[in-house]
Amino acid sequence: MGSHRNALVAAVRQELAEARGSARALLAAAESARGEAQNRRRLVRDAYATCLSQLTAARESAREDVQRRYRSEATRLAGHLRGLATSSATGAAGAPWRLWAPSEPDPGSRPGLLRIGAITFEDTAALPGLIPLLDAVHLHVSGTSPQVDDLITGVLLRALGSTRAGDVHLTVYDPRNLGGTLAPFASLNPTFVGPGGLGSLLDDLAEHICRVNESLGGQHPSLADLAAARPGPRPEPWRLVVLLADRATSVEMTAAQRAQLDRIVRTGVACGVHLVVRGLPLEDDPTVERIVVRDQVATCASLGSLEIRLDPPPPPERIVAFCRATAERMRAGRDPARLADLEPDKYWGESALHGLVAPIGDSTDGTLVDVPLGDDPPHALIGGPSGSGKTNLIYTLLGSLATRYGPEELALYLLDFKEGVSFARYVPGPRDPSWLPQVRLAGINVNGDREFGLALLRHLGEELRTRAQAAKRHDAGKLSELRTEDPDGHWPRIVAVIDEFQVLLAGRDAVAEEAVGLLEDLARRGRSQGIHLVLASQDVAGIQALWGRPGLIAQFTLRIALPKARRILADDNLAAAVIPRFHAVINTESGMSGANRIVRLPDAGDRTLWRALQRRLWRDRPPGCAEPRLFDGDAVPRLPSALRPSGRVPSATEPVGSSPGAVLGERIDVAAQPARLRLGRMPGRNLAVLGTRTDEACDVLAAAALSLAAQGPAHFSVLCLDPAAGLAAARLYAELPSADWYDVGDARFDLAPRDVPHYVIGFALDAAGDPALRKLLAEGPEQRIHVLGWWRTVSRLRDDLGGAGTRLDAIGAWVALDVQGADLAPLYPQPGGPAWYPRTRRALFFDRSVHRTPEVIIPYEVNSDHT
Ligand SMILES: Nc1ncnc2c1ncn2[C@@H]1O[C@H](COP(=O)(O)OP(=O)(O)OP(=O)(O)O)[C@@H](O)[C@H]1O
Repeated sequence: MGSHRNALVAAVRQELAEARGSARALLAAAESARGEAQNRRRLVRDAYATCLSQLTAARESAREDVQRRYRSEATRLAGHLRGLATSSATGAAGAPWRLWAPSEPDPGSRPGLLRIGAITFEDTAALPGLIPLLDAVHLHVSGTSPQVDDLITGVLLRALGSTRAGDVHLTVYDPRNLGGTLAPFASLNPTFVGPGGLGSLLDDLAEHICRVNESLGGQHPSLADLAAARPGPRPEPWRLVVLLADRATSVEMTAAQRAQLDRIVRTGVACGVHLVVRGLPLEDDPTVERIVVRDQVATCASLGSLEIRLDPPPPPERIVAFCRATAERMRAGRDPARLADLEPDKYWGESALHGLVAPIGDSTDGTLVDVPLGDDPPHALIGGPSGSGKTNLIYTLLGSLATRYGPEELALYLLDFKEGVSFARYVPGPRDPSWLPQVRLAGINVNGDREFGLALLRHLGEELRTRAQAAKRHDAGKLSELRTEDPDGHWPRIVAVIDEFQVLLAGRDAVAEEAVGLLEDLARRGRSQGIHLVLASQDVAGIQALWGRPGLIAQFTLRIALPKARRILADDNLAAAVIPRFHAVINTESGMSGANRIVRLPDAGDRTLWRALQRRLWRDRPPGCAEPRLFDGDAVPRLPSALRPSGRVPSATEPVGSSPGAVLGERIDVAAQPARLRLGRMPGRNLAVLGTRTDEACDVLAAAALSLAAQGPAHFSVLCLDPAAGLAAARLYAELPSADWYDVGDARFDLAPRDVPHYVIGFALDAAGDPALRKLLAEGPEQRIHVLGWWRTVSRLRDDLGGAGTRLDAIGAWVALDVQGADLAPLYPQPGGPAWYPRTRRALFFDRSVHRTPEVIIPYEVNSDHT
């Protein structure tokens, strides 16, 4: 029993031990699993923490990046906006009050925006707060007063100050203060409408809108388009109507008035009528801009939720001063058009096929006044006393023509007989290389050189002949037909302007006679060949002289008379006597009364403005457009280097032309050619330079000798018998390739012939007193020995040739300096000698074998020490 119990106990013990053992094993396994789980949890927690911190860092950097990009984008956009805003509200439309001044709008530009304050957006610099008005919207302003009235005051001043005087007409309806709210504008004389006047004001405005609409005739979408399309002042001023309504206005407004107001809102802007309203509701319309003011801040419909911090109102004294000055200018009349107002929309866009048309100013109603040149009228006569503005008028006409017609269409020849350089601006100068591309020739300081006027007329005469021949070939009657028949030809219209033309015609000499003949021919036939003359004069007697030639004056059907001009218009036409300063009468019917147009002339004198325009035209010149020829009567031409011996000395074996030409000076002609004396192997082929002006005599001899030396092998004997000519003679001797030198001690004239031409260059030959000289002069040329000598007087030359009564046949050519015409009689085929009044740096050249009448030349400067 006992053992059974024991065995039972042992078995239980055994089982218990086993159970304990497996429980322990289970516990150990559970504990290890727990340790492992704890480990894993720690790892996950660590990884999570790492992830979290990485995410935070990434989010932080992304946020910073976004912020940085946002800030730079916002700054860039704000800069952009500021630029746009600044260009949309320039000058008086946008300047801060302390810098404010009225500003003139650019011609043809449309009104911009007006500044009322500033927009501060985040931390970018403030942007100007701008609103539209003229040609854009009506304004409806509501909110706290007096800020609303201050805002309206500022807007009005900006609108008035950024338009031309007279372009905005102001109407004020202010029943409560009887106009006092806008009192500083009083001197502009706005239309003040009192209490009870609203109905008739609205009726007037509606009627005005109807009238403008009718006058537009449906051709233009709006008055704004019409104004922008035309240069010059607006056809109709803007009507700016300020309605400062009080409570009674709204209450008392009738249904008809309400309807009228609504109509004005809908149709006003297109017709230049703008309402600026406070205290009265306006119906919704795309042309109504609503501004709500709260203290110093405004919001307006076009800017959404952006707030504008309002500018303070403009100081009243500034408004008063501006309005006074503007009223003063309006009393003086509209400003005349400026030179820039005459410019076309597009340079060189016009064809001269049927003629030239160019505005030269405006009339008092602001319309531009044209000057036509073509088949009718073909030529113009301009007159006015000194200082009346002829030069200015010519500048204006040329500027207006030159911007419309390119060099293919127009060629200009300009000559000014006044003392002065008025046409110098059109040719290259030391400070400005540009020239007006249409100018072919300009003459300045030509008052002493009527011959140059003659040369110009001769040149135009040639052109006339060329055109007439071409027209004949193409069976064309006039320029337009020639151009159509010969589309590849270069046939621009030619306009020749001659200021103070009467100088050319003064005197009863050969120059005047030939000039009048040429003028008559050009005036008569130039019409059909596209050659147009514009003659200007201050001199009544000169113009009178033209009237003595009815055939000539009758062609000048276009007359332009400046104030106090006489004899330009018909005798019974007194318009020129009554027009004010800087005005002109344009008359295309030979000055008949009844055909006058009065024009106000712009000021065209500003050189800087002109230069800027000319440079633009010059840069656009077509390839191959040649520089104009400038004739400056005050300039002394230099002997061209091609006429001097240079480099290789011609050898004796080289052929010499049968009659080499000695160059004596520059001819007064359009091409500036050298005047040559042919020295052939014939009796009399010698030259006498006559007069006491040593420098010029030396220059003539030196130019002759050097140019001969440049042409081929030749030998020279340089004789200097007057120390005053010593330096010039020595320089010549040094430059000549083959020469002997003689002076007072050893001068000799018994020269043997050589195998090359031999030129005896004699300075002060009258001092020689050697009978051998007479023989040399008589017999030398046939042996190719020619004397080119300087005698100080004609009588001394005559003594050298045999005394009084001797024929001077040995002197076939002469150049006279300061010798009176009568003294030249012995050397001249016609009795009494040539008409010659000596003048500095001019010489009279006569070559018996080629000239019928002598020719004026300009002695070249050979060495430049004395200028
Ligand atoms: N339309 C104008 N507006 C403003 N100033 C002008 C106008 N026309 C001329 N003037 C000025 O008047 C002055 C005289 O003008 P201009 O030299 O053109 O006269 P002119 O008749 O050619 O005189 P003169 O024959 O004595 O040379 C100049 O100072 C010029 O600038």
